Amino acid sequence: MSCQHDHDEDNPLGKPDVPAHVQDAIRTLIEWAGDDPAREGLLDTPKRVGRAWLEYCQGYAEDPAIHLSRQFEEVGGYDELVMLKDIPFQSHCEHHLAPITGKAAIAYMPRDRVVGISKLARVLHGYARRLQIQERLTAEVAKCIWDNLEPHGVAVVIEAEHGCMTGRGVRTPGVSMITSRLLGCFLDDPRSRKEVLGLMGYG
Ligand SMILES: Nc1nc2c(ncn2[C@@H]2O[C@H](COP(=O)(O)OP(=O)(O)OP(=O)(O)O)[C@@H](O)[C@H]2O)c(=O)[nH]1
Ligand SMILES: [Zn+2]
Repeated sequence: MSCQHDHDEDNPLGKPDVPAHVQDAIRTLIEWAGDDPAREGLLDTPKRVGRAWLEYCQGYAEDPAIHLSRQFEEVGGYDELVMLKDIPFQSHCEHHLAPITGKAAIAYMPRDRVVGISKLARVLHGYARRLQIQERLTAEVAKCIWDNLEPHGVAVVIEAEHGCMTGRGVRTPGVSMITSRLLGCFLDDPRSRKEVLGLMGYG
């Protein structure tokens, strides 16, 4: 398929280029779905879709561990758990490329170092902006914090709705999938586990 429909060649906003073969692939998909990629409203769609997928999959361009490299050793004697909850995120499932939309709760029990709290959300997005299954996303976020902060414990719980279950297939909206990964004290010590899950709202 040719690329004769390049309309925004001036690209005044400096948006990323979408290579011809990527645009061709998107035109093929549009055609296969039953529409005409040459009709007016779809002319720029291959470029938009290419750029949208660059954004959805931005995580491939980064190592999320980088967000945990700035650590603070002075924690003023604070030795209780630290948690960020209700962090909204979007990912895409590796089976259907459909959106996974949900929220995460991330907690850790510091040993002697903490990170800026926004960094936990950055780690989540770094792994979410890839093609994922929810189980792996949950495990990757937990492992990244465990490996880089070496805390006493890490707990990650993710609750999400899968577009591949709502807009297609079984077509069952309103269903959430819940996954968890508990490491260290949150796995081994029943009291810590109860506390963290309770604070997350799963007690
Ligand atoms: N465990 C897990 N399954 C997922 C996730 N995202 C999507 N799935 C499931 O992956 C499965 C893929 O099953 P297949 O039978 O290969 O694909 P399919 O024919 O499109 O399946 P249906 O969705 O049931 O129509 C489906 O059951 C999806 O619901 C995820 O993050 N974790
Ligand atoms: Zn899916």
